[in-house]
Amino acid sequence: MIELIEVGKTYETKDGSVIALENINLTIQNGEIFGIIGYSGAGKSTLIRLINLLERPSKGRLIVDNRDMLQLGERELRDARKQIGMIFQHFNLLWSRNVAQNIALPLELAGVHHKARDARVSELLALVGLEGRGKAYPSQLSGGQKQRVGIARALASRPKILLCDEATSALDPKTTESILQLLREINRKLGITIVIITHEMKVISSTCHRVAVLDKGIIVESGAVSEVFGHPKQEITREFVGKTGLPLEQIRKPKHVLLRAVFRSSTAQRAIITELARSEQLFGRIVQAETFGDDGGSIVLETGADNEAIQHAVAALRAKDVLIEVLNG
Ligand SMILES: Nc1ncnc2c1ncn2[C@@H]1O[C@H](COP(=O)(O)OP(=O)(O)OP(=O)(O)O)[C@@H](O)[C@H]1O
Repeated sequence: MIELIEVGKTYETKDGSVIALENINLTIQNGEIFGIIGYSGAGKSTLIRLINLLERPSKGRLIVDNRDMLQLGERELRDARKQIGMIFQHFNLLWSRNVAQNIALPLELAGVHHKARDARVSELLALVGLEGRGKAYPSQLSGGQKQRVGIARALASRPKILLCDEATSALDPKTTESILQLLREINRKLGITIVIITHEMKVISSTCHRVAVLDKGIIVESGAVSEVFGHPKQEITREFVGKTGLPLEQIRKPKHVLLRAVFRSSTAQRAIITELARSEQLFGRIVQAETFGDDGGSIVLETGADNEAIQHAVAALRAKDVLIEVLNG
């Protein structure tokens, strides 16, 4: 069970404080598919990133499976995070690795023996409907297939919770439905709790058991999907119902470049961040961080730096033997 108790998040920026979330109270039961819907800027990303502590709340408590996440030491937190997988809008795959190698990455960094790894990868390929595609590279796959690889990779360490951050927003309607169908199957077969954030009503209505409507950092309505959308109490919920099927999010954030770096120790992780910050003023926010094994892991950084600066920093890090890739741009 995931419990957020009076959780708030305020970002301090050079232009002042930004209140992203205010007094969130939310309980997500084991085994359910829970949706969080809201317009751009409502606080959806912040909320889902609080669940695996990619963001730390400014106030309140977070309890996951009876563990008070904000009280955990570093090692306990790493263990707790292994129970939480995450998938993303832009898939976050390593382009230089084939499908099987992408899926195996968390296992490899956790030190799982190659035979056990191969066996697990075969199981996962079958689970996500990609049998026989293990040797393909991400560039040879469709968007839907890339997201299937993302799902397989997120499930490699057998997490109990899967967080989906706008996981179908880059896909066409037919592919969206096939990925949602896969998520429903995974939830049914494996009993995994799934949390979906989206701005698309149809994602919620076809897939989620319960939903929370988020507006300007506040949950304005929540409950069973049929209840919330069948008898909407708030104007914003009525808007979502009225516009079923339409992409509501008109205003997107400016495009930023995403860089993914894989590291084998926390010292290497610090070196990567320091290098990015120091050498080229690339400093950006960490949009994803995963830990694998004791000390290894990967981070995805979002940066608004120009192309030349990015290429320069990437070359500098590669010279230091850091596995780093530009994910978009
Ligand atoms: N790292 C940050 N620093 C400062 N402000 C932030 C940061 N991240 C988010 N915000 C602000 O917090 C608010 C909520 O943002 P958040 O990204 O959580 O919303 P969202 O509903 O996911 O929207 P979107 O779909 O556009 O990402 C916004 O006002 C946003 O500008």
